[in-house]
Amino acid sequence: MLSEGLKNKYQPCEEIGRGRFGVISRVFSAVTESHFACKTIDKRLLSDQTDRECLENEPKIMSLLPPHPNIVQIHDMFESEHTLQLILDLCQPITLYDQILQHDLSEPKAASYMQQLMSALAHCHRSAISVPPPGWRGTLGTADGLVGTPYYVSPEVVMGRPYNEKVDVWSAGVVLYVMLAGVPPFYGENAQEIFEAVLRGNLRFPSRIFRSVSAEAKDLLRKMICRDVSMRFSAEQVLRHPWILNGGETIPMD
Ligand SMILES: Nc1ncnc2c1ncn2[C@@H]1O[C@H](COP(=O)(O)OP(=O)(O)OP(=O)(O)O)[C@@H](O)[C@H]1O
Repeated sequence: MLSEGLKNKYQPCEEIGRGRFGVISRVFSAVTESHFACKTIDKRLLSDQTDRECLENEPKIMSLLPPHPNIVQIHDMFESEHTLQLILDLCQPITLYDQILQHDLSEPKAASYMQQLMSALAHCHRSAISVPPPGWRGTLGTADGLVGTPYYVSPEVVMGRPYNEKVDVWSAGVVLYVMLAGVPPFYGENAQEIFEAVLRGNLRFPSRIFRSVSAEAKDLLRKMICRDVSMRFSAEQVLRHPWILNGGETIPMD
């Protein structure tokens, strides 16, 4: 339901998704004659301080960032006692997760998605978004500041060491692995086991899954999911890797 503040500007259409804290609907603006996504966040569902900070930061970061073709832009915002509503660019209905489940990702498609993700990430890094405040230390656990989904968290964050923007490249490397393999590189029965697997950091390419994956793709994965932060690629370096430059096509050797 649209709040009073947005009712005059947008006509509500159907619900298109649900997130952890609320609902996403399609809305229509008669002024611009175009459709947008409206993200309605129920503030009462925010159980802890970390959730509250993420919620407060999301619109702030989105509005600070110079526009980029691969980053959803925020167009309007309205806050009431219990809800926060964000008017966003409307994206395609099919998600990357849907495509992974449908085993619908060829290497060229995966390379194209990775190129778009890295271009957006390099843009954020150039704008100094995602660099932590000085002295910030993430630590293992939940109530003490570790933010992120266990599968995608880098070893330095799990260990509670100071970290930099290369944590995002590790996470994107895990996304690429999942795109190509359909399973994450480090797994376990619960968050603790996943973190332990991340810390061991043995990156494997089981042949039954990776038989048809190119050597170039595996080379890039090794450079993104790399425990040594100084050796790990930056987002700009990923964009210059041959697998990305060749669009996931394997170029035959002479
Ligand atoms: N801008 C958008 N355009 C179209 N669909 C969207 C848009 N934003 C979200 N959705 C849909 O709604 C779903 C939930 O999105 P949302 O961002 O609320 O959830 P989330 O990924 O769990 O994030 P959060 O952890 O911030 O709640 C998405 O999976 C997608 O299907």
